[in-house]
Amino acid sequence: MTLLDVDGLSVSYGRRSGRVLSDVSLSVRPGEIVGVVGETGSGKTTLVRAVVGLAPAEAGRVTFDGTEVTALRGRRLRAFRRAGGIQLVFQDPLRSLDPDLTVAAIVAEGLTVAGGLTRSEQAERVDEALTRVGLDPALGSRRPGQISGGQRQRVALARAIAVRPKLLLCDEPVSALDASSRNRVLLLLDRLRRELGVAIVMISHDLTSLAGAVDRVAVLFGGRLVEQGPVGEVFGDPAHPYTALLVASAPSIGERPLGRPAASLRPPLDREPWPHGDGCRYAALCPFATTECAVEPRREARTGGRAVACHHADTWPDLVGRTRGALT
Ligand SMILES: Nc1ncnc2c1ncn2[C@@H]1O[C@H](COP(=O)(O)OP(=O)(O)OP(=O)(O)O)[C@@H](O)[C@H]1O
Repeated sequence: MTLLDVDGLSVSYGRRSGRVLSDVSLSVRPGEIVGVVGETGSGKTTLVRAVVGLAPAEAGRVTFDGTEVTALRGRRLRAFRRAGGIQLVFQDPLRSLDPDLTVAAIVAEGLTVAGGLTRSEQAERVDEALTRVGLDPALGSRRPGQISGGQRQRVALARAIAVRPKLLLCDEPVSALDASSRNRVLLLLDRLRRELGVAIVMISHDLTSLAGAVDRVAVLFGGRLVEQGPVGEVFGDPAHPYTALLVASAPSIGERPLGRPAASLRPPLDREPWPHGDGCRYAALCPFATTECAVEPRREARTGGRAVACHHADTWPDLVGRTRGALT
């Protein structure tokens, strides 16, 4: 069963920005953690915004739990958001949490918006949410400036789960944290999905955080998904040259057996400038690109749970002298 289905989604903020997302397809099942990785400006936040109807879909569809979000407008869209089935969690809780409110009032925000609970029921749900994220409900009387960064991120999560959502969209949830708080929050996300059955989409530019935390991963480059699949397979045996470069540049994911793998995945310095076309966004940077890459992007080819959008997925590994699977 699919909880969230993003199908051929394209987003543009207007003529000047061009297409920020092109033909993105991604699905998330209940209780699953899916990572979206990509460099700055690749469209990660836009994807999250489009899922809740905050960024304009130029083409394609987003369906959540049977509701086509991209078809909702005005009052129906606001009602969908108020119902709270999808909750957003941002990178920097100090900026996303109102500094003047107490922690308890912050955690109650979504409950107030959704309505339907008495004050004492609300207070009970706030205490329950704080306990679930590992915070003492006594912290409820403090303000965001009076607790630590790790605690603030837990408060943001408590606020999100208090309304009992089916999906959490976490935009760089651990990037602002030190290594030990980061691990604790990642473990907490895993516990929440097991205990509550909530699905999580986790956006990050950091492969290391995603590697141990997600079930599946999707790799974005220039607004297109270049590859997706089970995280062990995608990071262990990248099928797209861009994923391979990301993996090779993230030393903590494992020792590379290729000598200087990152260098072998970059185009030679003397290569002619690549012509601009409608093709693969990575072609200009790809040492394996041919004319067809520049002209027409390869649509994602699927085998089992994996998908890759590269004309040369089967041949480029030979060119760097490895067989598929050598990066594991
Ligand atoms: N409201 C907007 N209006 C116009 N352009 C926008 C808007 N929001 C984002 N963009 C542009 O869309 C592109 C993708 O931005 P987005 O924030 O989705 O990327 P990102 O991968 O999340 O980046 P980062 O990791 O830096 O947050 C960027 O070129 C950005 O300048």
